[in-house]
Amino acid sequence: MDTWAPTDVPALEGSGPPLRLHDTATGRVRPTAPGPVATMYVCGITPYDATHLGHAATYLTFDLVNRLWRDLGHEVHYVQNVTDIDEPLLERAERDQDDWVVLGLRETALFREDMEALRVLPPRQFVGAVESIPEIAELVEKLVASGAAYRLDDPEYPDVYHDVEATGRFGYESNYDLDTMLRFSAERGGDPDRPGKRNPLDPLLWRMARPGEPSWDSGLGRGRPGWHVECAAIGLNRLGPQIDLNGGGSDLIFPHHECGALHAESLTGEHPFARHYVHTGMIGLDGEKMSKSKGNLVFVSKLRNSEVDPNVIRVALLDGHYRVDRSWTDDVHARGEQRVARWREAVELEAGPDASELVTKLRTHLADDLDTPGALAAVDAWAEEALTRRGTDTGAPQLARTALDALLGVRL
Ligand SMILES: Nc1ncnc2c1ncn2[C@@H]1O[C@H](COS(=O)(=O)NC(=O)[C@@H](N)CS)[C@@H](O)[C@H]1O
Ligand SMILES: [Zn+2]
Repeated sequence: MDTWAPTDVPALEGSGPPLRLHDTATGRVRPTAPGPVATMYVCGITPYDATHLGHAATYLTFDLVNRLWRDLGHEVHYVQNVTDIDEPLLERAERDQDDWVVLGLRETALFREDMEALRVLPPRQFVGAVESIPEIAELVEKLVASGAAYRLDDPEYPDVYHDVEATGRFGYESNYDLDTMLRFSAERGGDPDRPGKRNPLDPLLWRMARPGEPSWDSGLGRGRPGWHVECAAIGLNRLGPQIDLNGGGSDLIFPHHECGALHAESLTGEHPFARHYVHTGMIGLDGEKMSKSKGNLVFVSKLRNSEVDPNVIRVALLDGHYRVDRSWTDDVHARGEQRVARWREAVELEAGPDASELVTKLRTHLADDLDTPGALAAVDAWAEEALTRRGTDTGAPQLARTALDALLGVRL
């Protein structure tokens, strides 16, 4: 499916320190070390209730990674999926008497619009699960042939599962204990209690057709893919057996990215699938996690329709550190408004204090595990100085404007 429209990134002189990011698998902030082409797979939306501020915060985080790698001279091969077939989507379509395909298309179109408005750089490939079913089925057939996957001996629905023992490393990505894994598996789409599985945590690879459910023909028989294998197939087939970054919100740590790594590494024998597993904290509303089930969603499109400047949404969401669970509140929103107004005033001056120091600070803070609070404070300081003590450098306002755009995606 089509990706969204690109936005230009202005060139910025010089370059900063290597980007260091927290990696869930090792539990450490470590330097990323991509080759000339950095490879990044960030999980996309399940297209309903798009685009809420939780989605936006997560995609803005990986947009900063994209911008920083480019600032360091790398090309970025960015791939993102759309889970346009899955239980939650079918349930929502059922609830709203909607056609699940139409719902998916409508919400994906709104998501693209919101990403463009927020000036998130588009992935090179934006790939739906449905259009990928042939390649997903092919991957599952290979896993069955290798013995890593097995059919349940359930005569009615002989679904295909992946044996979590296949790589001997299951659990290295999340480092969760068994109880936590079982709880999250049950809460997030898994079926740990299904009788006949070798291990309760074995993830579903292929669900045989059920009456009333969409299904597709394949060498495995008529059915549809499991959730995790969609991302493994889409990522592997476009980015290769080892990638620089696999990203998403912290609710994807387990089972989603753990099982994705199992599928990929079972198939390729290469470990780790991703050199960095990067996860964002959850955005809440006034202290409650913002989630579809809670229905306490704030939508990017609603804010945009009430004339909120997308720069304000970006700055407000970047005010907290990406790994911290935090809330969208009226204060956070107001702070974003004030900041953008102040910064705009400063970059519109004829002259200001030298901004090369600001560029260095922005690069240094952002390279330090995306320390956006530090980065935004550095901009505040420069803007204050420009607006109070003025300055004589006539190139400074433009340099500041260019740095804000290239590194933070804020275009004033
Ligand atoms: N409240 C939230 N705060 C931050 N990120 C969130 C929040 N809710 C969802 N996300 C993130 O937004 C992305 C899309 O979420 S989603 O629409 O539920 N879709 C999925 O998780 C799957 N389609 C991934 S393959 C995921 O990375 C998820 O972790
Ligand atoms: Zn995914």
